[in-house]
Amino acid sequence: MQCKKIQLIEPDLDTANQMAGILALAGYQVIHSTSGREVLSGQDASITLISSELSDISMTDWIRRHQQSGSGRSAIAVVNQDQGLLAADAMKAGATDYLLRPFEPNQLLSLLRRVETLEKPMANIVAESWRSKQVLQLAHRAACTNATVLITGESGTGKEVLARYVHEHSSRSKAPFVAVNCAAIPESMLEAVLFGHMKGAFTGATQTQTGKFEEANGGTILLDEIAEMSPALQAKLLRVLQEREVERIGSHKTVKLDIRVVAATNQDLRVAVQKGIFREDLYYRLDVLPLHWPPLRERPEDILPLCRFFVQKYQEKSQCRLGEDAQGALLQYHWPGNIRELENIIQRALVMRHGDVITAQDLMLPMEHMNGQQSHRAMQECGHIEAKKKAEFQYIIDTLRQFGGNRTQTANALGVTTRALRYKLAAMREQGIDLQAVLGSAA
Ligand SMILES: Nc1ncnc2c1ncn2[C@@H]1O[C@H](COP(=O)(O)OP(=O)(O)OP(=O)(O)O)[C@@H](O)[C@H]1O
Repeated sequence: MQCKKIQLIEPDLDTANQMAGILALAGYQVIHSTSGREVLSGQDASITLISSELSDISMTDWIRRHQQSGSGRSAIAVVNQDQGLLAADAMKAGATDYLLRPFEPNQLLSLLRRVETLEKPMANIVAESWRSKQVLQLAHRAACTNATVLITGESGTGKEVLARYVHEHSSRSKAPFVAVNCAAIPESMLEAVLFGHMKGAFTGATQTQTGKFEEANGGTILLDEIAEMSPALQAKLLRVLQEREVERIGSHKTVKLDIRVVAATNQDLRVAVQKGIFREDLYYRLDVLPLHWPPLRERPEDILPLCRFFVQKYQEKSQCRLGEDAQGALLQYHWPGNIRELENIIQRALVMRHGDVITAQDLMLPMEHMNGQQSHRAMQECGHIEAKKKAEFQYIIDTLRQFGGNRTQTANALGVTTRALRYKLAAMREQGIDLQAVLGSAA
């Protein structure tokens, strides 16, 4: 079996020998260096342990330069107990995690094991950028506790994915994970959905129903879009979180809860508290372990791996890939809708493409969210693309007319699936083509 390599940058030889001993016993191959500059380039270990005591370069600078190189490899800052601020700076610079000296051998080894899980490809999470790895590493730490987690981030950044990650890496992973979108459920029903109700408790309560808290007992409950909860319900939720028990509506029997609560929001809850629309005491109950997903535009190293992941996930038979122009456009795009938008764009491109290579044109990225240079180039191409698109749309209309509006026959004649045809028709409608009017009775 091949040994896993660890790069150790530690100027103090005694400390280095001690650490190397622990690592070697655990089966790692240690590549040691006393100089930071020496190993800024050309190292081949996926994880680096870097000491705060370097003399030739500051640890923070080393980490920043290491991350700027785009290698995506993990760096762990090793700092003294009284260097908390330095640890925070190292995290800002891109460290995946930090270790406080002095430490027990098992603290070092369990930290390495956690970081190693990030280095392995995960079944349904893409995390190539150091920012994503850092978020997952913090989530891993949170998973080892029972504390409440508050996940923030713009819409579509992966907050629910992260909540599941916390659950799956916790000791509750075999128990249920229950997600409740507080904004999607009418306010009048949310209380009953969360806490459950007895038969006859209110008009329409024809049956006794367990609530989501009870359903999640033993496991994890995700309260998504928590900022949308009414003040009255916020007060009830606070009581549940304090007492760790619920009462179904219409019942006086309490049910004890053994549950991890994860709350998520795309709002700034501190601002909501200042505005008086979110309870301050509830905010502090929820904000025990905060996790924040940066928007996708701030972790560009994730963009192409995510695209490949979704191409793989959604392509049907052929082996499709992203063309160079498509890759350029994807990297220039601003991603206001984050990963959800990226997923939709790839799904649509797989339908719009003409061959096995997805082109920039197939992506149909909105111009207004392109960065300057790309936008200019794309604008230049626009006239050509528009003409091509118009001709394609006209061909589809003619074929539909030929088959009296029959979608299946039209799709067969065009050599595409009916699903692909449906997407094309939707795209035509989006472009303002009134199919009803164009096709008349054939529509
Ligand atoms: N790191 C990731 N790797 C792969 N897929 C991801 C990742 N993050 C998010 N996704 C996918 O992107 C989509 C949006 O993710 P998710 O629902 O978790 O976002 P969200 O932040 O909770 O959105 P909202 O704020 O709208 O509730 C989902 O289909 C999810 O599977």
